[in-house]
Amino acid sequence: MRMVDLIEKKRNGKTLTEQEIRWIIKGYTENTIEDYQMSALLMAIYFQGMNQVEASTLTTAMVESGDQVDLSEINGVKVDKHSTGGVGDTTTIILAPLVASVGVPVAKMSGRGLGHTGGTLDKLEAIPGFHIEFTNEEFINNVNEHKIAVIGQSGNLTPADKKIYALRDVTATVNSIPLIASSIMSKKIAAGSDAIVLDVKVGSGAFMKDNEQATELAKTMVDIGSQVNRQTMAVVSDMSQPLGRAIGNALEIKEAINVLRGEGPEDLTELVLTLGSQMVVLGQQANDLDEARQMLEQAIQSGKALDKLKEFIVIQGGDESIVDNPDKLPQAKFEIQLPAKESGFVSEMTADQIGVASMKLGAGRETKDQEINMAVGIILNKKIGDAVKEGESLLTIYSDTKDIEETKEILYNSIIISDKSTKPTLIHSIITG
Ligand SMILES: O=P(O)(O)O[C@H]1O[C@H](CO)[C@@H](O)[C@H]1O
Ligand SMILES: O=c1cc[nH]c(=O)[nH]1
Ligand SMILES: [K+]
Repeated sequence: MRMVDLIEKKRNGKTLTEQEIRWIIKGYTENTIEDYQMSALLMAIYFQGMNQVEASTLTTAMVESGDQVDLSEINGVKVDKHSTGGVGDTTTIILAPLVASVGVPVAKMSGRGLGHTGGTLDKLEAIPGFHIEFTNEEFINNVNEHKIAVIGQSGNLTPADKKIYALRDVTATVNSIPLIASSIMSKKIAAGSDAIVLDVKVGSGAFMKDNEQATELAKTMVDIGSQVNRQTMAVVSDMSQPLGRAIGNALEIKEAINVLRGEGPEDLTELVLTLGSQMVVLGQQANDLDEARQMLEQAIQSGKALDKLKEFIVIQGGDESIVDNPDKLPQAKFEIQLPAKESGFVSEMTADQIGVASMKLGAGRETKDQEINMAVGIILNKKIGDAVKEGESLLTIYSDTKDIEETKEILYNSIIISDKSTKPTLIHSIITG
């Protein structure tokens, strides 16, 4: 087989066979296929797409490129969750301890920031001492004893995805349905859970900008999961504005604590309860979604969920006293307001640009190895649908420098004020296998 022939085949819109896909993934993982040829193939896939069989085969080949975690020794239905990525997506930090607190074993593999989106692992590391590297054995023990563990893509799990993900980030090939689907699903399958809840984001802050694309992505991933006998479902949720109010690592940890105290923003709380109910039913701890939701609301009210967050932080090496004293989290030097230039209603918030603004403050990486500033970020004082008066603060910028004119400019350009507006729908659809 020759890579050049396979690139040509895909470029011309033909279907790759199982044997060809496996040969490509093996060769790229073992460095016998070079980045330049893989880049060309990724671009051909970007334009020509893949059918469902190709996408499933690609996923399986990526799973088999490395180790797989065997969670079969743990009792119960192990549940994982994954977001396709967004701005201010604090969900996992709330959801994982919440669901674990009602008895669902949560075995979760998370990622770092990609493009304009923040990364759950980066946010968790804002907690002093917190780490996400565990051996398979430690991962299994934590899920067994504490019902919760969150790990990075460490060791030899899906090495093919690790290489392809990094290459896509720098070759403008991130926004491709088969490439996103295989990337996410290969990690979920390799991490060993029985059931998978996907949060597929749609809107300006997501990789999928419209509902049709997001639904197709959701269906592709659910089909891949079903084919390998993992119970998989997807919630298509709004990312036309940042989720919740906090964007930035330590700021989002603080927001997560607030939600677990029952004092969080409405949209973030609602999304957590929607995804959480699905996880509790899949994890067979409740008979239906209503019962599951009641259990979760009760866990928040009683403080059980907050206690689980503390336990989670302790087993991952972190300082749990930040839960009762969030001021112990990294703090930015300056708080700067962004006053509205006119009165009206906030009608648009270009979420990806707000993500870029937060990255420019230092909350995200502009280059691969850049260090992140955990303290900086943005708190939204207004969201779409809110009335605003001229001079009133649209948002608060947490920065370590006062020299932020460029960031302010980006933020002003990404918030539109009109004479009327409506709140976006939070949950667009639910896709099951
Ligand atoms: O793992 P969750 O929290 O679902 O989030 C996903 O979205 C982020 C990338 O935008 C990464 O953190 C990835 O893992
Ligand atoms: O391709 C993608 C996009 C988001 N998250 C992933 O893990 N992979
Ligand atoms: K948030």
